[in-house]
Amino acid sequence: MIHFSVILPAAGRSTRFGGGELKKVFVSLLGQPIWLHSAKRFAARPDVNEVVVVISADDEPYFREQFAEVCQENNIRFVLGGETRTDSIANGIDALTNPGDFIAIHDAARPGIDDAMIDEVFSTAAASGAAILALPVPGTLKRSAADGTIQATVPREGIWEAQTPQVFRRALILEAYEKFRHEPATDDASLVERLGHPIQLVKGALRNLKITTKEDLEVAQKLLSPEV
Ligand SMILES: Nc1ccn([C@@H]2O[C@H](COP(=O)(O)OP(=O)(O)OP(=O)(O)O)[C@@H](O)[C@H]2O)c(=O)n1
Ligand SMILES: C[C@](O)(CO)[C@H](O)COP(=O)(O)O
Repeated sequence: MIHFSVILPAAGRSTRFGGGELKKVFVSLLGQPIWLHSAKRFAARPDVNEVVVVISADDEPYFREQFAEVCQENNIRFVLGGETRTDSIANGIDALTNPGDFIAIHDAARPGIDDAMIDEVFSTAAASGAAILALPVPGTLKRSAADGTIQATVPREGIWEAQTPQVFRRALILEAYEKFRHEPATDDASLVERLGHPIQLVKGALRNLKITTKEDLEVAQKLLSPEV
């Protein structure tokens, strides 16, 4: 069996989510904290041999108090993150003790991932070396001018919005982070692209949305509620 190590970046500041003492990844959704939805799902898979969640140092006391038991029960470890998402994931990679053939990186702020999507992106990565979930952009795209008016309409053919998991052969992601971890990037595929290795796009789903704002939380509650 091919094994996957999973890194869950959860060390962001939740700025766009707005105030409140809790970071968004610890806010409850359908009865459990947002981060636990995906963490438990990955940890339960026989092809996942390691799950590392990356938290901010500020959150460590809270995390230890609230989640030590569930982490032990589910064999989830945590490590401290960094200033940028890339720093956090680099710390997650460094913390792997039993790295699998592939490394999967999934935003802890995406609770709606399901096993069908994981199966698809894992198998595609296993066949090609690199794959990410993404959604073709459905609407019409506009580029704005400095004064807020429309500068141009951007053709949407071939335009996708990246999601996660982003899954890479271990040597590939290690090389990308070794070479480019200090360059700005908002996702991991951006770093691997710089190596020139092809990355397969695998269609994700609306339910795999990233919880960025409080409105996203309301949408997720509707999208992810069990069918009545
Ligand atoms: N330094 C960082 C920044 C982000 N993340 C994680 O990367 C995922 C996607 O980031 P985003 O949605 O932007 O989260 P925040 O950075 O918290 O959001 P904001 O930009 O609104 O502060 C989240 O699970 C977030 O916790 C991280 O681990 N370390
Ligand atoms: C990785 C990602 O979720 C793909 O869309 C996105 O780039 C994360 O960006 P953020 O600014 O850290 O939310």
